[in-house]
Amino acid sequence: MFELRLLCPEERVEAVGDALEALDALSVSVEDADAQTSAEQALFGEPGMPPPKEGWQRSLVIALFHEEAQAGEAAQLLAPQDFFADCRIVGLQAVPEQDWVRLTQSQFEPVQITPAFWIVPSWHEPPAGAQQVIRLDPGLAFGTGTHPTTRMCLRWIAAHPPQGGRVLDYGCGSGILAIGAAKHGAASVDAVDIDEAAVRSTQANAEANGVQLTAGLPDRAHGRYDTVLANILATPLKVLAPLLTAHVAPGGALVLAGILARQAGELKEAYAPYCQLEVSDEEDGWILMTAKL
Ligand SMILES: C[S@@+](CC[C@H](N)C(=O)[O-])C[C@H]1O[C@@H](n2cnc3c(N)ncnc32)[C@H](O)[C@@H]1O
Repeated sequence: MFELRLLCPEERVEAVGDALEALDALSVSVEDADAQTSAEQALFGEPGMPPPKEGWQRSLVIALFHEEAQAGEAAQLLAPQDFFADCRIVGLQAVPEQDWVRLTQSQFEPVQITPAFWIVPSWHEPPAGAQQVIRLDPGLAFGTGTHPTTRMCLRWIAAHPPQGGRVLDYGCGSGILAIGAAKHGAASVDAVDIDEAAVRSTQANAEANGVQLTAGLPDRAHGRYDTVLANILATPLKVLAPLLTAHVAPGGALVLAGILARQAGELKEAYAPYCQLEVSDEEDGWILMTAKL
């Protein structure tokens, strides 16, 4: 493999990236050329949302090619283009052989929810003292336990085990909350998502964890549940207020995440006709809001 490295201003990143893909690059990635320096720029979006910009003020665009000749040709073809005006080629080099699987795996360590409750990738042994373990590998669906919103929901489940209850995980992603609820004694768990890939991922992860649940599109949710968990984002959570609260049994619990601390007021207001939401946990600027119905 060979990589072609280009330095581009933010406004050229999209055009240069499209051109590299048209020139048969196997992949194109973009990094902050000033990363790890005092000029580094933070650039991130809310989970599930696209980042607010295509690139950084000074972006390092890296294109991967099978052959050195393809990378060289791409460099020659790009250089005279108008859209390449403020860009320059900063390198063309062979990519050293790496054990990519091991490299990726090394980035995912077991995640502690409580001293007894852990999320553990399949290539790790559970830590000593782990009594409840969810085995989960990173995949396409959101929910590996590394995001604060997921961790807060799992902490809540550990502190309020849904023993013998009926649980709904609305926006299940990888199914991590549904599996966590099943492992904490729920009698039955329904997990739903608008994304079919998430539904498939939930089914596969439930099987790998030896737990029984029903996964499907949102219309699979039916009736009342003792616990309704929804880690989505503030805007859909506000729209879903009548639907989610209608699924909570009298005396049941509603647990909402995906909410930034500054959004607490608007969520309370949206849910006020149905229940009284309270902030019950906070981590890294994200909050968990819960209510008893
Ligand atoms: C932030 S992820 C949460 C995943 C997992 N429950 C967790 O806590 O890590 C949000 C999930 O909600 C799903 N989602 C977004 N809007 C939805 C909606 N209106 N109805 C159902 N699911 C939705 C997304 O497809 C995504 O899988």
